[in-house]
Amino acid sequence: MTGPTQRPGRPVDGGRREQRGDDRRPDRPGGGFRGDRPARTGGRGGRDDTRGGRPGRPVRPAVDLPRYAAYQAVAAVHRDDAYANLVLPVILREQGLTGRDAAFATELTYGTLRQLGTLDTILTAAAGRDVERIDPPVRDALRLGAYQLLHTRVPAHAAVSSTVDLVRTVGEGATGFANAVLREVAGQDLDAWVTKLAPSPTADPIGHLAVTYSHPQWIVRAFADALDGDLGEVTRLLIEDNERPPVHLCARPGRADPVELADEVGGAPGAFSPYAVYLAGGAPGDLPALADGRAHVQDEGSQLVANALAAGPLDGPDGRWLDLCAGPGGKAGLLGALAAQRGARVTAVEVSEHRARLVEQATRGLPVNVLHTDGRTVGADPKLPEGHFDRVLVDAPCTGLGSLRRRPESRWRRQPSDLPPLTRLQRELLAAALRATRPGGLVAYVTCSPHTVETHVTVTEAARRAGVPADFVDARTLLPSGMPGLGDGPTVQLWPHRHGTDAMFLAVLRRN
Ligand SMILES: C[S@@+](CC[C@H](N)C(=O)[O-])C[C@H]1O[C@@H](n2cnc3c(N)ncnc32)[C@H](O)[C@@H]1O
Repeated sequence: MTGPTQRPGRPVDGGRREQRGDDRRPDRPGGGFRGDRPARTGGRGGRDDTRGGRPGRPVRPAVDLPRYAAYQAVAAVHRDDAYANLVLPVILREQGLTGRDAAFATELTYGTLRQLGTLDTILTAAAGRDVERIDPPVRDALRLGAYQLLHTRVPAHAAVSSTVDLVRTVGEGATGFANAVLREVAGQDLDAWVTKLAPSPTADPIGHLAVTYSHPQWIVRAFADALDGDLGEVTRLLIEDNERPPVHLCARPGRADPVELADEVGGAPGAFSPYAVYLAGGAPGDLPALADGRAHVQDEGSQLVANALAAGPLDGPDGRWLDLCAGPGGKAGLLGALAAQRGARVTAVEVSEHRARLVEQATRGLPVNVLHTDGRTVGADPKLPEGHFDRVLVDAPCTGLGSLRRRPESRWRRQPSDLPPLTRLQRELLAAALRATRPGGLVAYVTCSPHTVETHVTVTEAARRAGVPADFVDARTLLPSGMPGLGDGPTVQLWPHRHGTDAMFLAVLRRN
């Protein structure tokens, strides 16, 4: 294939911007833009970014601010291993972007990061060289440009010219190349590109889904494994992963009524969790219910698995609850509210100091003691005696493959090599949880991943090796009756495409 360096073509803006010869690099993105701000332009249409220069004077290249903010965020993710959900709000604030401009920057950032695999496949074909061989700033600008061309209603000429403006700012001397690559990308729509570049669905179904729905192959394979090879379901899941996730609130039991809270925030009561409220659109912002501790933001699936632990029938005492992996405190918040209603007390363990502090904030006013320690010290730490607790939650650290909707970059950052150390830790934490539980008490093992190595394999292995006798409780009986798609038990796997929740896994064990 001929690359655009050999075949530059006519720039879509007639070369006007090419002739300015005013390449300028701003401060490194993420290091702020103070003192060297790009000319302020907003909006997403094809407006003339060069206006503002007086007739007869050299025209200063302008960078469209929402697109530049998205570029900064995407570049920080790739260059600094930043998290988009943390870095983008800082950039938006720094650039003073609000309202539609902030929404556009967010859509570009999250969309580009989610679609990265497919965009890179297309850019490789359009550039005639592997994207890995393109200068990183230019590569990220091209990804943003290709996303606009293939996934948004931004007119092609505006997507191309604004990206060329961006490249002029971030990647000296590459404007002709960028222009030619994007013209090539714009020559076909997304479906045509995917039809051309994805492997055949019959010869290589996993490779086909990976390119079509922008996921790494090993993750598609893991999903197929967990869904018994049903590729129709896998497809629905991959599509969900590429959508903007809904925001759910948890109306804390005893503090808020979900129907009243739904009215208050203009949302709707959840379909499954008795505490869930679906927020209509956007971010929760500064809702009074969050500020005064009546509710917290929490995926409905997380509410269901925490509630399942509290719902399990128990003979004997029921006042000592343990959350062995508590940070940042979502499930501890719900368990604490339930414990308050039932005269119980929660010990919340978290190994990271920062996250232990977040648990303290999340559970203020609730009967929760936060312990900053390693959950595996059960039996060695006098505050974590063996055979002491009635209900124990292990919400284990995991790959997070069940919440890819929420962390757009994580599917590309996670590697299969993450699994062995994580599963070892999961087994050790679950074994510690079993030791911490009194005979007759309950343990809920939870992951936000459907990967069978982190779910079934971990539970079976930990139960076998712990040396603590325990039996499975059918977790389906601890979820709302009539909830569809829960499988054959005794464990439960929730799914975004079936339940609208994150893909939470739940196993419940009773210690003998
Ligand atoms: C999946 S998150 C828990 C989420 C939390 N339950 C919630 O609902 O907000 C796992 C947590 O376990 C913590 N962790 C990791 N290793 C640990 C250990 N050995 N002991 C205790 N906590 C640990 C991590 O720092 C992380 O905060």
